[in-house]
Amino acid sequence: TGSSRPQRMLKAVQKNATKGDPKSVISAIDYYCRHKEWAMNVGDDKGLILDSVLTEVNPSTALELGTYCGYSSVRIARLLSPDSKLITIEFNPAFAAIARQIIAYAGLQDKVILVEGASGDLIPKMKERFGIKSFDFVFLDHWKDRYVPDTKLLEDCGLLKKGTVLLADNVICPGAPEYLKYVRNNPRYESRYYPSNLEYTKVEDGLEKSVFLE
Ligand SMILES: O=C(NCc1cccc(CNc2ccc3[nH]ncc3c2)c1)c1cc(-c2ccc(F)cc2)cc(O)c1O
Ligand SMILES: [Mg+2]
Repeated sequence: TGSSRPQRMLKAVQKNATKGDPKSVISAIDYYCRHKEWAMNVGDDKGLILDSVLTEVNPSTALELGTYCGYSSVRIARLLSPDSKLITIEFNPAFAAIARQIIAYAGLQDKVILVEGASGDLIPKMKERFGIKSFDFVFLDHWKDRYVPDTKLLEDCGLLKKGTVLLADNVICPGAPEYLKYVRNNPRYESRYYPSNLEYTKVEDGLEKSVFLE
């Protein structure tokens, strides 16, 4: 049978990017997805917002829900200080297999811990498995109907601390209306919407940044 979209994305990285150069991996994926074949990476436009929030937070421990092919893992990990870590959770084994290779091609495998499984199962195990006390930064980019239950789970597991920043992709397209209601009407969060567009298109989308206050 033929190749998959993630496999073709990996080939484009191996062909057009320089090994060990995260910037060239990001550019190769953006070029491929803009000119050859769309894919659900956070992309270059929303990626600039992700970069600026990350630079502001400078997290020691970051969590990503929804690795896909590792594009945002590379964007996040390239900006982490030495000794800082990104834990990224991916449910789909085929996506995880490609993501590992793209993260390794960028030379960032020592900063990224990719865990296969469902967020709902893995979040309660974060403390015991990875010695995480709390996260400084969380990027939500997995199934949109999991944003609210997983945010509540992070709260209940004591994995959020005063100042933890949650950044959620796709709050307009495909949309996460319950999540917006949850964080915007909640005294424990200070939320702000960053307008942008759906990756590689002119369709409106954006990121919601929510700071945990308690
Ligand atoms: O739906 C989206 N992404 C999530 C997603 C989607 C599929 C599979 C997975 C499997 N990975 C997975 C699942 C559950 C999980 N639990 N814990 C980890 C974990 C990991 C994840 C998405 C869609 C569009 C989009 C599509 C079409 C369109 F027209 C406009 C926009 C744009 C995006 O930027 C998107 O992010
Ligand atoms: Mg997304």
